[in-house]
Amino acid sequence: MIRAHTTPQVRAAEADLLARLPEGALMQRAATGLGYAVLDLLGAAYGRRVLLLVGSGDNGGDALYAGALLARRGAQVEAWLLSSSAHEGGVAALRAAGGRIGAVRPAEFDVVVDGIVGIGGRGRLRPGAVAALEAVAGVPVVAVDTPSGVDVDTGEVDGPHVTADVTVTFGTHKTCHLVDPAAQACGAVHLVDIGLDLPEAPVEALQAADVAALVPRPHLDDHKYTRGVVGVRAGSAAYPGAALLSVAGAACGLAGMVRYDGDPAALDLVRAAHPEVVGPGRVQAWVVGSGSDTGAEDAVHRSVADGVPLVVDADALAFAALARGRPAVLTPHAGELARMLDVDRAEVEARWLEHARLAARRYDAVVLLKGRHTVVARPDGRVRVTTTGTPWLATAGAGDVLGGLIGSLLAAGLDPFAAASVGSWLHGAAATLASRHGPIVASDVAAAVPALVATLPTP
Ligand SMILES: NC(=O)C1=CN([C@@H]2O[C@H](COP(=O)(O)OP(=O)(O)OC[C@H]3O[C@@H](n4cnc5c(N)ncnc54)[C@H](OP(=O)(O)O)[C@@H]3O)[C@@H](O)[C@H]2O)[C@@H](O)CC1
Ligand SMILES: [K+]
Repeated sequence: MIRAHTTPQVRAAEADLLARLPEGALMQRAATGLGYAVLDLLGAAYGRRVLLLVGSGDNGGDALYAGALLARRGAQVEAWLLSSSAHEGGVAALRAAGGRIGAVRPAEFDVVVDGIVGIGGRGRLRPGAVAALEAVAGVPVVAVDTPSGVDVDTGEVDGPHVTADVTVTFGTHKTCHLVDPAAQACGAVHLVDIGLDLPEAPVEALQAADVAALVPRPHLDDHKYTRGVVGVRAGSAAYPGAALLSVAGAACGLAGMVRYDGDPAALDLVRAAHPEVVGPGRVQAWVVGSGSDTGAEDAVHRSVADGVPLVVDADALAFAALARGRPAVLTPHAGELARMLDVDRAEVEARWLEHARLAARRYDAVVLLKGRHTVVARPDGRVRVTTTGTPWLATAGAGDVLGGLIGSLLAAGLDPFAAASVGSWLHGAAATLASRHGPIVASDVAAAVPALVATLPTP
């Protein structure tokens, strides 16, 4: 599991550890990890030219000590101090190692180390920092802890910021490493363990081993009913494809049986494509909404009346309030969530985390806000971010497959938060598997899920 802690949590853990360690030891751990990460990127130190952008705080201190490490290995290191003060010990260490402070000709560097601000940054970057970033545009950047200029604890971006190739962070991930748009500015994130003892994290990202432990697997004595039956109420005469793709997601084999109880106009098509799908009857979870046209309200009503968990998608989201307080997963994209909250789409896209949490609280249900890094929020504010996927997944019908897949996980007994986060992880990873860097369509994603599940480590 990748865990992202808040700045106050990191500060508290840091204070705890600082009290037990000799002075400067923590920063040395951080700077050593940073120095080696820069070395990795450069391939070698000797003769390489490194520019440190240094702010007034400990983030700049990390950059200076890492610069000293690189200078001792033969790199030409220069520090550009952006504030009237800089970490004194770091400045002395860089000087002692042969690094230079001052007069900088930015175009000549192999790498820039962004030590402008880390978790102590507040508000927009100052003009001096912005000018420095403009001067080094085009040079690869390693960000220290966080890309300067992004909001560490929300993942929001308001104004100029560093766009890093690599971000080296310390002790734990922060929200900005997972949540867009800030996550897009991080590049590859490298975590250096500095020994912090941290509490439960409010934001996390499942990894393959976590999904392997959560994904439902049949027991020796299971039969199709004990593995769970998922029902699909999606598609219509106008949108039969939505029925097919929702059923394709539900029929990836993670539940024991799939029932189709949507518009009869789509039934023949569903049966022809998925002969294993049966008609209406008892289910352990419903998938409602995609392409159901004018039947969406009735479908949500009937599904809620059944008392089983449900996925509410697409057209049915207009009636999501009917599912309030139920074990439900609502699966809007940014435009749909904007309508659910009566705000502009741009506001949702600027503040993903805030809006996913707000909707989860307001609708008292798990909300899965679809995006490059999908955000899954519980009413109590806990969040999982999906980091699997490929840009090729932006294709029609992919959301229908996701809804069906999550429904099958609900039917198999996962709680809504687990079903949504595991379903979203599988959906993204299956897309990557199917795509192999090339184009895919939604049905390819569903078709890749069984092979993907087979590759998961056995818990
Ligand atoms: N926590 C840990 O476990 C460990 C933490 N470590 C490291 O410490 C870092 C945190 O250091 P920190 O607390 O000194 O704050 P930091 O981010 O350097 O910046 C603060 C200063 O920047 C300024 N400033 C503020 N906003 C600004 C803006 N928008 N634009 C421009 N300038 C701005 C402001 O100074 P001012 O100019 O106002 O005097 C403020 O005082 C952390 O990210 C990690 O790298 C590791 O070494 C070891 C383990
Ligand atoms: K930084």
